[in-house]
Amino acid sequence: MSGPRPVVLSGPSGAGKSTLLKRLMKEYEGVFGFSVSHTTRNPRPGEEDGKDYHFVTREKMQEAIDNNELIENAEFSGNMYGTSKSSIEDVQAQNLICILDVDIQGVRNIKETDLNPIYISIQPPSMEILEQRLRDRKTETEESLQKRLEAARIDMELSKEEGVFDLVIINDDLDEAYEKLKSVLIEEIQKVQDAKK
Ligand SMILES: Nc1nc2c(ncn2[C@@H]2O[C@H](COP(=O)(O)OP(=O)(O)O)[C@@H](O)[C@H]2O)c(=O)[nH]1
Ligand SMILES: Nc1ncnc2c1ncn2[C@@H]1O[C@H](COP(=O)(O)OP(=O)(O)O)[C@@H](O)[C@H]1O
Repeated sequence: MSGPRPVVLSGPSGAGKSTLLKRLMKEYEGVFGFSVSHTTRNPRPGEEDGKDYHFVTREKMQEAIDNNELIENAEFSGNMYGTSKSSIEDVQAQNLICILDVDIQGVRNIKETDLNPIYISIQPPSMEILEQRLRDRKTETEESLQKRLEAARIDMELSKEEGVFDLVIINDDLDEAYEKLKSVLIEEIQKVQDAKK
């Protein structure tokens, strides 16, 4: 089926991916659909099973991997994450732009598939600001915060590599970052909106 091109958002934990994509999905209701990943991490307050993630045990995750249900999976900060084929198909069946939020390993693995998404990296202005935002978010223990910062250093290095991303957005001022994100997606957005007419 040739629907709209999916969009992969990647970048360090705390860079602002969820904030930006939630804003996008709110402004363009009925245009985007989120690919709900599987994860073994615990839900945060306010997160809903089946909406933010499918929260599963390691056993369940391994079962999904063994049954070939995932297009990619990775270990991040001590937890497993993965994208199921059905999470993407559910969105594409509705002719929506499928948004995936995956780490840099996910980006590499998705490049080996035939998904053909637009790859966008969201980056923080600096490590210091990233750390401050993660602390202010109050979702992490000191241990998981340190693991995320270590992963962020690696992500920031790898994302500089030529040709990995179609666009790198530095999320300094939120409104500016959001406008940049919108402008790169506006063609696909318009296609979906036209198809609805
Ligand atoms: N490879 C891969 N990474 C994922 C997937 N879902 C989420 N992630 C990444 O896992 C990392 C941690 O996500 P999360 O625990 O929600 O923390 P947060 O990014 O700090 O909000 C982020 O870099 C996500 O982009 C997935 O299905 N596959
Ligand atoms: N441009 C920005 N300026 C200040 N704070 C921001 C900005 N973008 C995001 N934040 C805040 O930083 C934290 C991390 O953002 P979040 O969207 O959860 O990141 P990610 O999904 O990439 O882990 C959140 O508390 C969010 O409100």
